[in-house]
Amino acid sequence: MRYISTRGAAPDLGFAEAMLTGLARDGGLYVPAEIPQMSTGDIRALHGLSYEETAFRVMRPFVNDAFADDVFADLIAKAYAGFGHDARAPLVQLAPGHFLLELFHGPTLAFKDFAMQLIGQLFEHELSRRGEQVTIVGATSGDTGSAAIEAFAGLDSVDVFILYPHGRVSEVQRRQMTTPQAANIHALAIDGHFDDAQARLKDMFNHFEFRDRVRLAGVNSINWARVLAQVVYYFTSAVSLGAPDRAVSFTVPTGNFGDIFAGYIAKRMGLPIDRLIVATNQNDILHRCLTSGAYEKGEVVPSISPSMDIQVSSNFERALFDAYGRDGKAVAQLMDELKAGGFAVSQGALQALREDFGSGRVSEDETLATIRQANETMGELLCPHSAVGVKVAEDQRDPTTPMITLATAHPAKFPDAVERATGIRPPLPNRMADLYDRPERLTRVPNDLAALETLIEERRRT
Ligand SMILES: Cc1ncc(COP(=O)(O)O)c(C=O)c1O
Ligand SMILES: N[C@@H](CCOP(=O)(O)O)C(=O)O
Repeated sequence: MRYISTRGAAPDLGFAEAMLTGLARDGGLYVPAEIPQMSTGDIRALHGLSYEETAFRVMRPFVNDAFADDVFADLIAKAYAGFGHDARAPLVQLAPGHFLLELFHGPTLAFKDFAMQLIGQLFEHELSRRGEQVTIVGATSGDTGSAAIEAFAGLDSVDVFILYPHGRVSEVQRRQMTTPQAANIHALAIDGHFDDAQARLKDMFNHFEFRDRVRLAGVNSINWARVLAQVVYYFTSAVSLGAPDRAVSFTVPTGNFGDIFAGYIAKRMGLPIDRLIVATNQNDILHRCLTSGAYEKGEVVPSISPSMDIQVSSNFERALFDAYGRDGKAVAQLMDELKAGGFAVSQGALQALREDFGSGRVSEDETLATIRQANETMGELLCPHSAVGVKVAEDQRDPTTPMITLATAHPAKFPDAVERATGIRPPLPNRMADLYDRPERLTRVPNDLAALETLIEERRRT
């Protein structure tokens, strides 16, 4: 399997190289040159398998010979061993025909653990095999950063710098990033919002002298391996509801478009998915684009679902690449226009996008009302991101097809919003009950590329 850039002007790479490279050198994102297919027989054969066995079968064709079968199976087993639920991603029924896929049983209580725990294993194995070291820089609105820190803390082969928007993440998220004491971990609070952090990260990748000198690597969903690991739970959940003999739909709380893009890949592989619905908060660039065709940057507005306070949605570029018939030049042109504020999606591409994706937007009041109602009627405490998904799913679902809404974080990560809606302050799991007592370690940084690069060069050990 080879990986090609969405902008068509970077060398194609194998799986391991694409994973360690992060952003393509033409500024694009790596995608598989072709999508492996799973037949109905292959999908039916997933019935009764463990999460890990399904993960192996779904991901194997994308990984090819980068890892031997026994090694890959072993790394998958290690990745999910620390999850707090035997099913890893359990499905609970919310209402007749509406199910919640709980993706928050990993070590940092958000869906990011599914990919990050695995790529932590893959990076460590591959880097020690090569005798190489890398500098990981990540941009986070809260969950990617804590998951990356958990997955990479203490590893000799990596230094990790996480940029998070100062004052715009929940206290639990911040403490998950600032309390680990490992010498290879650096939490950097940037003056700005998530889009600033993500833009500076991409600037670093596009500054080749710096990138090559520090051997820059990325663990945001820029990294194809992140998206791939997230494809798996679309299969496990759909199969448990009767796929391939019954189609299902998904509603996905969306910010950077990585999670829902994983669902799109599952569909392209042959999983019978009827609708993939993007659910956004008031930072609704994706909903506006799918509705009107105009992809136009707005101001990032802080919300009670802060992990989705994103206006420039990185992985949308991967969807555009397919919608434009895999024309890298056309995508590069759109991304140039985005620098100036936005672009209009062509009619043909918009139609292609709408064939796969629906969308909805949820206000702050609706989010709070959904958390309240889910607690009162179903006894389910939702985090605000999951509530955005549940609201859109309830508004748009077709009663003849089961709907699965992705519950992307544990309610205890966002206790203020949950308490405001329900009067209940969800407790942290026992293993992190002392999170509020642990000492914090962070550095305030300006939204300035040169200053960030200098700090990273000074602090890295690798
Ligand atoms: C809790 C939570 N829900 C939803 C999202 C949206 O996921 P994605 O960026 O993959 O669209 C994120 C992060 O982006 C998140 O942290
Ligand atoms: N919500 C994310 C934003 C970064 O998304 P990623 O999937 O590209 O890593 C976060 O929690 O940081």
